[in-house]
Amino acid sequence: QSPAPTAGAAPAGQQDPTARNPAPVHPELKGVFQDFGSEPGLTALMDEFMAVMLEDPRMRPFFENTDQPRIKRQLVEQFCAILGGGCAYSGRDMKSSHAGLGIDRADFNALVEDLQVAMDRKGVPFRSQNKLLAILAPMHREVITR
Ligand code: HEM
Repeated sequence: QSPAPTAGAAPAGQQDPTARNPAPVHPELKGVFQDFGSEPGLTALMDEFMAVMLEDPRMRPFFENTDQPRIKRQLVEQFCAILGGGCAYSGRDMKSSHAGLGIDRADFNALVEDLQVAMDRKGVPFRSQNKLLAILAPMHREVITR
């Protein structure tokens, strides 16, 4: 018998109690962080994602002259936080970090395609891919500027 959950807290067993800065996880996301292979899986996924983008002529111009290791670290942290892995995102907000980049809808869609390729290659289950994409989709409002 489990104790009554505190308002806003995640039900018992939903996240790793040893995780840093544990935050409540939406029930919809149960198991999704694990499906990504937790933090090591996210780190490997971002290596793959960046490699796919650098081979994609639509994305390469955006990323070739950036600090790729730093962006990958920020993405691991952000996705870990989004997926309830207990990380705290320490990077800049989406509006200011993308403000000067001149991103349009086609650019946004191309990045999502490359992320899907990377997730497929890493064997992330389709339903978990879609849970992440559903959270990222509304961010187009902050990222697209033209
Ligand atoms: C939901 C969609 C997106 C998410 C969640 C996302 C997330 C991030 C994060 C966390 C960072 C690091 C922020 C920081 O500097 O602290 C970043 C940087 C960056 N993003 Fe995105 N991004 C998205 C879409 C895009 C798109 C569509 C493009 C281009 C087509 C893009 C290009 C870049 C570039 C070039 C940087 C590095 C900027 C710099 O070095 O100053 N992002 N993004």
